[in-house]
Amino acid sequence: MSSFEVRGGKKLRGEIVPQGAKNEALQIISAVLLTPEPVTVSNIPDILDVNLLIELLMELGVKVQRPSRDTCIFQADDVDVDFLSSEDFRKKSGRLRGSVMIAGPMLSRFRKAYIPKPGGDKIGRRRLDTHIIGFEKLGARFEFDDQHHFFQLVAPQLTGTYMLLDEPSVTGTANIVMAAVMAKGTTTIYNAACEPYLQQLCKMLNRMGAKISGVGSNLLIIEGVDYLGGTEHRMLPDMIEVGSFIGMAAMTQSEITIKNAGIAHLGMIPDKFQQLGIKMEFRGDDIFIPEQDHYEINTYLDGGILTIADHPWPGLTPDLLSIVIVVATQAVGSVLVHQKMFESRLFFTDKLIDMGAQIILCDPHRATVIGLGRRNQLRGITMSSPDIRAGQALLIAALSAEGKSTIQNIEQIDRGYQYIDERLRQLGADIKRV
Ligand SMILES: CC(=O)N[C@H]1[C@@H](OP(=O)(O)OP(=O)(O)OC[C@H]2O[C@@H](n3ccc(=O)[nH]c3=O)[C@H](O)[C@@H]2O)O[C@H](CO)[C@@H](O)[C@@H]1O
Ligand SMILES: C=C(OP(=O)(O)O)C(=O)O
Repeated sequence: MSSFEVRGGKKLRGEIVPQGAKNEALQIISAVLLTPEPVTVSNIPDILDVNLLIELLMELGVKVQRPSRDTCIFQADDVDVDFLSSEDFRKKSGRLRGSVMIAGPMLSRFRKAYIPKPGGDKIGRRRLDTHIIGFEKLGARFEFDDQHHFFQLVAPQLTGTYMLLDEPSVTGTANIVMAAVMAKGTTTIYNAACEPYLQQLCKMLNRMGAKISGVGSNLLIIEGVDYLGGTEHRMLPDMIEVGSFIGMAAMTQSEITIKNAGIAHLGMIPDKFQQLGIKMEFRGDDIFIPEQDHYEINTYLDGGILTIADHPWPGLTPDLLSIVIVVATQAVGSVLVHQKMFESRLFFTDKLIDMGAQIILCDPHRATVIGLGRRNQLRGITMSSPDIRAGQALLIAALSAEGKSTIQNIEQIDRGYQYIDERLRQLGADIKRV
């Protein structure tokens, strides 16, 4: 297993371009299964999770050409449906969360699907009920194999219906939308997730011939069509990377420009970092973060301590709360971070405490950070990355800390951040992959 060795405390400087969005890529690449025609996808991030999904599709018989590093032309005109029930599929798809979204398109086009227990971050219970119940409402039958831990689904016919989702699950909504686009009749999904990546998926499906309205809202209406054709699609910049880089600039007291940040699609991400006291300027589609000696956390209007919490879109994504915590350790002021969605995502704060941060982990969902500014500079230590976002948060902590840090288990970081060591070195960071 590889590690990063970081000598922290150096100011960074320059421009950085965010990669294409990981979580959008997982939806979009699954959707290519919906048509036998070519689909060209660009701005694909070169990261473990996405590469694994592409490999899975290839093993399913999808032809993949790669005219350039970040562009693929997919053609699913000869899909080997039997591969879905193989041990190989079970093992590989168990390595990433995104593989779960193969099920919707497979049900739609081939009337059967298998969902092995998906991989992804071990950050608490991650149920699939929303997906399965949605498929069931469309007419699929499912069996759960308790021994091998997978769902087997068959749907001789899919028929549109009304459904009110139990929760606005992101991958669940994507899966149900992909199953419904070629169902007979109209499907109405209320309490649908509506984050930008899902909007991107719906827009792409509409370009392929689907009839989805309500895109961007939590009420999607899908009129089933008989056939979807090929299209071209470009992924948005990764909003989690953009948020991570804003935090990194402030933590390391650096002047950084985030190029082509896709500001229109960031929702309240910039506001939340501004609430932590981080200054930024929007220059066209770039975000300029000036060098700041210190930043001070806002209070509420009545002077009360700020809370930053996750919420389904247009609320703040839970994937940025680890970064918020680490950035707050070097701020002046206090903040309560409330991670409502996942119950095991805050335990990495132990490592920040070892580095010298003032954090009280109130319970598995809430942490209070007491920022004493630079009076409380973090110290480098050896640590292991527990999940993708905590991994990036620890990397940012290491870049700002005094002395040497070693971050182990960096496969977790590589799952989601493309060539991160190389890109940080270009900004002047002292980081080595060992
Ligand atoms: C591959 C991918 O795209 N992964 C993202 C996707 O995962 P994923 O689609 O798996 O996450 P879901 O949207 O299904 O839900 C995440 C968790 O939050 C809980 N939940 C959800 C909605 C809600 O209103 N209340 C609630 O408690 C769910 O029970 C679940 O435990 O969305 C998550 C939530 O934005 C992100 O963290 C993941 O990075
Ligand atoms: C939790 C995440 O990923 P996954 O859903 O793939 O585990 C994430 O991207 O922060």
